[in-house]
Amino acid sequence: MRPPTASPIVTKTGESPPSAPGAPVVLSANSLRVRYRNGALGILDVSVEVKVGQVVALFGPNGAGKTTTVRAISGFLRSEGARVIDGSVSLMGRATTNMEPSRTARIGLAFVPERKKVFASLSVRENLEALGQLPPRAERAAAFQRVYDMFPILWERRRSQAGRLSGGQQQMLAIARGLLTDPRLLIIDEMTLGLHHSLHEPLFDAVREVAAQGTSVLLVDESTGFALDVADHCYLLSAGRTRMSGPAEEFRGSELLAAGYVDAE
Ligand SMILES: Nc1ncnc2c1ncn2[C@@H]1O[C@H](COP(=O)(O)OP(=O)(O)OP(=O)(O)O)[C@@H](O)[C@H]1O
Repeated sequence: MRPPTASPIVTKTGESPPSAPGAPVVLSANSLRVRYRNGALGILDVSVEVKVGQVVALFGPNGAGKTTTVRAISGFLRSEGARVIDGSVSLMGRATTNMEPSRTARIGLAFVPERKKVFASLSVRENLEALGQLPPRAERAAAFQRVYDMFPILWERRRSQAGRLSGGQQQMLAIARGLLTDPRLLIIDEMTLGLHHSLHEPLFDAVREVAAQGTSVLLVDESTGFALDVADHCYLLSAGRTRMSGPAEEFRGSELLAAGYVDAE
């Protein structure tokens, strides 16, 4: 494997991703209602759509249902003993409601969870190799090269234990793991939570690059300033429902966002 290059990486199609309005839909989640094992409703009515090449941001106060929504979409609700009890999810036009994560992964979804992002005792390289669905052997070297090109620090630290990386580097590693499978949709929950402010911009830059290469991104992040800069489209959740959705420009002056997501039911 050669060290990272500065050369631009080719998109999946070899062309720029189509602009969003008429672009094909990658994810469609409609009127989702989720119940946890203890009977609590995690979300009551949430709809989210992501098109090819888009970065979509989900905002909302604590407990609004952002994590529940992305778990419902990715299939990781099951590990929390929860299920979608109403509404539907489709990925790349295929019905995936309550589908297990290994199957949503095969359809082209990669999920970077809020917690437990990396194996702390394994090296950076081993973390990448420990992926359940590594690309076929013939494509593996190119896939590793692609993520090392995006995050050169991971190449430099490829023999370091992941647990010894900084929080920002661990987040990069988690994103790199997601990207190894060349997904159609990358979902990142709380990308910058707990990270020093100086790390926010490089991570958002990486998101922008991921989308430019043709992988759509659905992002949950409290760093609304950067998220609005990078996102094409946004959703604001409140008390388990979609309160507002629209292009990022419409959110910039939003009183609801500015008011710190007040739950004004
Ligand atoms: N494992 C669980 N069991 C039961 N209820 C849960 C569970 N996880 C979340 N909930 C409930 O689901 C609702 C939505 O929580 P969720 O974590 O999705 O919100 P969030 O917007 O991601 O908030 P935060 O930013 O605090 O993570 C809350 O009422 C929460 O108490």
